Amino acid sequence: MPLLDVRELTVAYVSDGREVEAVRDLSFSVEKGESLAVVGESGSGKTTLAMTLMGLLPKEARVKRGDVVFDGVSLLSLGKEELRRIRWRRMSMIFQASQNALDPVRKVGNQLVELYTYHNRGARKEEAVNRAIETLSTVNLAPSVMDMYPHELSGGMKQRVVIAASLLLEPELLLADEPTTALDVVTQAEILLLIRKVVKERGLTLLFITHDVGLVASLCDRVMVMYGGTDMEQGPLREVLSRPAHPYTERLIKTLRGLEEGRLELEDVKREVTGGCPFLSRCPDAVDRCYREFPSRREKGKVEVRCFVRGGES
Ligand SMILES: Nc1ncnc2c1ncn2[C@@H]1O[C@H](COP(=O)(O)OP(=O)(O)OP(=O)(O)O)[C@@H](O)[C@H]1O
Repeated sequence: MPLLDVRELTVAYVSDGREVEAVRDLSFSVEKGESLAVVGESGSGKTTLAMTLMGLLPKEARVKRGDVVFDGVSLLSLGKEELRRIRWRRMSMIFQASQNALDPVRKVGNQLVELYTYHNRGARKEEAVNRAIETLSTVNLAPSVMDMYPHELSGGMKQRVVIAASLLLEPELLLADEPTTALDVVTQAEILLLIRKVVKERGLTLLFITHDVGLVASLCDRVMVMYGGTDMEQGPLREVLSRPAHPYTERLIKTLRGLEEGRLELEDVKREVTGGCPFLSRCPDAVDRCYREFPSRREKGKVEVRCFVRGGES
């Protein structure tokens, strides 16, 4: 049984009376101990997915269809209190430190101690302090950081504190949503190494969300490429990187190589579209069927791809 199983998930936002499906018919699963990269450009629904998994969707969002099953339990059927027992304790999230993940007016130590005691009712303060210091040392931070305010820390140190917070309650599943985006290249590499180390040492299951497929090559076993809120392609990371099946994945990888060689992204195919495949307006390979139908998932070797043309169905 997979540790996390997302089935045909559709999540919509309602704003100004209009409904936008940010996640659409999304299905994937993650086995215990596996690392999955979720890759997609801005607006592809990555953060909406993470917030759905954590039960932290804003009130204008609604799960329309599907299910999220964690260790055999449907998270969408749980009440607030039951969810609280899973969130942070069994499944936690590394936010971007730059996005107010830390309270600027409270010392790091107080924030970690409060997180620990909130989830371990009845725990003594001494136990919480010891656990916080121990977790800081896992992310290579000295005990003195307990007495510091977030503004006294560098960007990389702040991100380490955020990682420590996510590890504090010893979860099994770690979600990381663009954890290195606001950092310089050197610090970014340090944080990735740190995440790799803790995941390996603790045997954690990882879901690493990023817009940068190049970032995850050495970190993840599998990849899911998202576009328009849905899973366009998923499979073993090496396989997908070396032989992308979906035209969108192909473009993502070309862009990556292009950027490395100092070239710009390929021109978009401009096309007016109302239904069919989410990638239609940008797809160089589209055929008639792509205008009419939402592509179902097809197996192609070890990879699953949503494409009539590349999935061998057109
Ligand atoms: N609170 C909201 N209200 C209305 N629409 C929203 C809201 N949050 C996100 N959306 C819309 O949902 C879609 C997916 O957004 P989401 O933030 O999940 O994508 P993302 O891949 O994480 O992008 P980014 O990397 O830019 O954060 C976008 O079209 C976005 O405009």
